[in-house]
Amino acid sequence: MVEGMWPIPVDLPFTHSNRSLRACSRVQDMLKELVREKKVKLEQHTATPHQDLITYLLSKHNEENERVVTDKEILHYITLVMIVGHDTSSILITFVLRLLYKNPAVYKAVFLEQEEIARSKTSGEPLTWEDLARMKYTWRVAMETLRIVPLVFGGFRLALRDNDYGLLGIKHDTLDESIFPEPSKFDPARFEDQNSVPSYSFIPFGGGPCLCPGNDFVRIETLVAIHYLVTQYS
Ligand code: HEM
Repeated sequence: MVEGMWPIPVDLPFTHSNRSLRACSRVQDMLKELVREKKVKLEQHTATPHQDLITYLLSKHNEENERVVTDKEILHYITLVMIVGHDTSSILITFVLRLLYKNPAVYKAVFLEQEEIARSKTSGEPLTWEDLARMKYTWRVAMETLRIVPLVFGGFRLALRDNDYGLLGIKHDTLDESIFPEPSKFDPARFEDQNSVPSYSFIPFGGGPCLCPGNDFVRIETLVAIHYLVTQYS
């Protein structure tokens, strides 16, 4: 399904688009059934509105007691979350590992930071929020990885007001030398001082009202994964 997101949308047999459309229709059928099951459970009061995303969206009502989010919108939203919730963080973690392998000095600094945290825990004790807050260098490594390898390399927006362009295009270049000296160098230290990066010149998670809602979750996933990978494997 994901393979067909970027090719030219021509529905011809044996093309990415064609395979993608068929896969998409199978996924939509599965999701429709899932939404139907959740609706029944909600009506029978065997589910609570906050137990999962679909049930939450189904249970949103306005003052006239009408559903706020339609079934079609729920299907689109869940499909979106399934793709952006998985492929993004798994790719980020993969590239962090690749860049650590290629930059032994950075790997050593990450290892020392994570080792210190691991030493402060008893065997099997889980990581806490405080531990994650201490992983500052590791998060800079993740940020630098997102600068070198922007995962979400574009987005589409329709201009709200009439202007010269029907489609709004805003360029932001993570390899701009005036903002990131020696841009091709992998250097997590450039994120030590957040003020050195002008606002909106590096927006891996977007910004404004459409800011990626998964960005805090990505931070947790990435830091926890890197912690266990560098402390338990060499
Ligand atoms: C490294 C990982 C990730 C990156 C770099 C990333 C980046 C982005 C970007 C750039 C946008 C568009 C923001 C905009 O339109 O201005 C976005 C939207 C979104 N992201 Fe993420 N994301 C990541 C992981 C996740 C995860 C793990 C989830 C869910 C668990 C998620 C859920 C979403 C959703 C639902 C939207 C659409 C928000 C909307 O249109 O209002 N993302 N993300």
